[in-house]
Amino acid sequence: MKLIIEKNIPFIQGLLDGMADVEYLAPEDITPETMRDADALITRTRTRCDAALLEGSRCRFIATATIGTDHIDLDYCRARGITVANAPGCNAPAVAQYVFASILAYRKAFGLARDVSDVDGCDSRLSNMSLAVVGVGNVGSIVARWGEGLGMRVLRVDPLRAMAEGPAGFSTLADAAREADVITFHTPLTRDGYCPTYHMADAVFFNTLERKPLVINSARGPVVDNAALVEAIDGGKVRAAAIDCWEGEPGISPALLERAFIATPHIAGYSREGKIRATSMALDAICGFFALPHVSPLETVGFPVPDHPAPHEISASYNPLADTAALRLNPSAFEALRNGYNYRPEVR
Ligand SMILES: NC(=O)c1ccc[n+]([C@@H]2O[C@H](COP(=O)([O-])OP(=O)(O)OC[C@H]3O[C@@H](n4cnc5c(N)ncnc54)[C@H](O)[C@@H]3O)[C@@H](O)[C@H]2O)c1
Ligand SMILES: O=C(O)[C@H](O)[C@H](O)COP(=O)(O)O
Repeated sequence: MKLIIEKNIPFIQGLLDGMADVEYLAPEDITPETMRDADALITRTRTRCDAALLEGSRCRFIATATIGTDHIDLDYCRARGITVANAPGCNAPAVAQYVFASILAYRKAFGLARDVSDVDGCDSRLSNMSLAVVGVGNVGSIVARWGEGLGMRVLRVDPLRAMAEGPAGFSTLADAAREADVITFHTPLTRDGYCPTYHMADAVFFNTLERKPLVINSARGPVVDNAALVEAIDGGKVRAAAIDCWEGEPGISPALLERAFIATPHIAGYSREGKIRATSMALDAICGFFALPHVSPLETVGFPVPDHPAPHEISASYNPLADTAALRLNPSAFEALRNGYNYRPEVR
């Protein structure tokens, strides 16, 4: 069996080498030619897995060591009998850490702490703020729980869940626009079906904002219309933006980079634990599919998610302004900053 593994996936080197003919390739080397005689691929978000890559390949199985699957043409894979596995929830606690570290940094920088003793944003709850969580799945559920634990008024916006579970407990995007001080996106990127998310935050949405919120996008770049966000910041509808996922990344908008309060190179999920879980889930999936002896990363981690870590623990665990400074200094190093990232520990 020939297996291609994207070479920037950590904690996987060598583990499958005795069981398959393994090639570790950079994303740009995962091509129709290298895939032609491959039976399986373990990938990240940087390889588009579609007909252009897979037509004529004998690939039967793809594992992506990521939560997102928008880089994979799932319909095509289904039609071709290619099984796809992802890593649900693997790095969700890291994204929650990113979101709250961003909110705390914003609150401090914009003078929104409640009183003088609170100016470092570290010793008080966030009970003077309302938080809209758009997309309440693996990531959004943790974000909503931590928000409530920190005293915020939380609006859960998830029309798909509201349709399946009933509207009680859910708000609408219009409610969020009216009432939220912070709006954070945690949806997949979808272009069709019920409530597609492509450009769900567009000029029309930004014009309805009433509370000059902080807008956070750590979901997928095109969920937010980046040009419209620049205009909304310039026009005073949005007070600040924290952007981890960008339209067109790695070739990101210089205008948005200049204006974003926090600007990071798609590393919200880059915790050490998240990467170990992602690799572990990909290994479980491929070993299960091909009935190989089970292997795991040398280091293992569980899934402990604190109920609501204290603000000072969150701020001490991660400083998004340091990642922002690095990206601003060298925006063309977007991909290099990701590939060389020093995976941070999750907050406990
Ligand atoms: N920046 C990063 O490093 C990073 C890390 C992890 C995940 N992500 C991304 O974050 C997003 C969320 O991940 P997840 O694991 O929570 O996904 P998930 O599938 O568990 O949850 C997504 C939720 O979004 C909801 N949703 C779908 N369309 C919606 C709409 N129009 N409006 C509101 N809600 C909608 C779904 O019903 C679901 O509950 C994904 O896009 C994922 O790729 C980014
Ligand atoms: O979908 C995900 O899990 C995240 O966006 C993830 O952090 C992306 O990981 P990468 O493709 O860079 O390994």
